[in-house]
Amino acid sequence: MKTCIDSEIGKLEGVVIHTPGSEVENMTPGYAERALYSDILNLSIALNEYSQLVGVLKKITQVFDIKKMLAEILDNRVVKMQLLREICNHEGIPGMEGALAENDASTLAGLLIEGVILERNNLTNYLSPEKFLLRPLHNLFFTRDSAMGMNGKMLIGRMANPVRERETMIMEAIFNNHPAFETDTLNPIKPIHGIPVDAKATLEGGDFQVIRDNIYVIGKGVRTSTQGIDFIIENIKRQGRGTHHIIVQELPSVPESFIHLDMVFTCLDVDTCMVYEPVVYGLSRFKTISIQIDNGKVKIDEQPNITKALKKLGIDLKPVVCGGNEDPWVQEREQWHSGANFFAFEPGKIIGYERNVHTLEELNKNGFEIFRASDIISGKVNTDNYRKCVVTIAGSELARGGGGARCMTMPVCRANVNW
Ligand SMILES: NC(=O)NCCC[C@H](N)C(=O)O
Repeated sequence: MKTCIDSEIGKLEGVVIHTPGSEVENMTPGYAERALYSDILNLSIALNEYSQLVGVLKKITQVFDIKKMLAEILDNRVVKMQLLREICNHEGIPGMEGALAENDASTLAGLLIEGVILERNNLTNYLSPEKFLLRPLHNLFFTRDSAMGMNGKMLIGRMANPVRERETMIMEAIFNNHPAFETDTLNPIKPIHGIPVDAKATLEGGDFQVIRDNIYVIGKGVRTSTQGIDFIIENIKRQGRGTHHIIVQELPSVPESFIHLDMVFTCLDVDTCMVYEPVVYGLSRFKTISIQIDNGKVKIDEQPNITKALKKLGIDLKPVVCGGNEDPWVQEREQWHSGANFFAFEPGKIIGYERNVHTLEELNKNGFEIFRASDIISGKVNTDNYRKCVVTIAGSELARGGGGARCMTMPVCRANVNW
């Protein structure tokens, strides 16, 4: 499949997911914060909820599974040794690649995701407070963040936290080597010759949205830095073709539910978006900056907010308010549990958590029919028969990991949108 992401809403043709495994339970409460969770999770409940998401995705598109694809590329010895060397050097255990390589491909894929226990075979290891030599990838099921489709390329993330860095190495290896994909990767740690990258450059997929082929909205906050966005600008400048626009939305640094742009703003349809009102329109004034790149020349100015900035570019989105218009407490409660984090699988057809009832009611008032995942999976409801709908999945446990439906999906190809 050729990767092709020119919008947030075009009909989904392929999506990358990861079914949570033991890595989500491999932590104690004391480690939850370092693992970037708001709480410790129960895997069996999380899996039950997750099966609703995957069940729906399988009904509507081609689904690619990271663990399976990783095992497949690890069957190639050159790819295996290259990836292991990169991981071991990066994680401060150079020389361990030989021992790890002795595992068969599928066991090794499991170890790289679920973690490798530290053997207490010398004094340093015996006294170490760490349980793992290679730590589990607790957040891999949030596939959105470690790589992102940018038109015909896959942009590899540069994670703000070390606990997620191995995810980017795995994704780059998959996109570069798995026969299922035809793409070019763009990686801030391996920039194209001549493109400067600041050491402070960070970039995560939750902050990155392709609105139209030449319009991007990017969140700038605790996960994506100005230097990370400058890397994107430099790459666009280098392409030198036509005019591109980047709208940058500053995000609050606390609480952790504002980590990414997609926790406060997601696109739902050609004319509708979901917003967490206090951050996107509130008086607190988190800046919205518009950047125009025109044949290599960069022009920057400030805009009142994302939707006004998009309107100037010919995209007129009506905001639906997360939590509804009535009560700021309700808005805050639902935003906390990913109430603004919707994943569009077609224009006007979206997936989100069923727990955020006020947000769903607001969507319903705006013409979205509401269906349970189970009705889609069983075939009782066919979304083709509706112009606008929201498919709801359970999310009591998954939401504690800190994300919703958009965070758990990495689209690799979408059809063109009829704007
Ligand atoms: N796009 C997203 O907002 N992803 C959610 C990531 C949650 C994960 N626990 C993290 O903090 O990175």
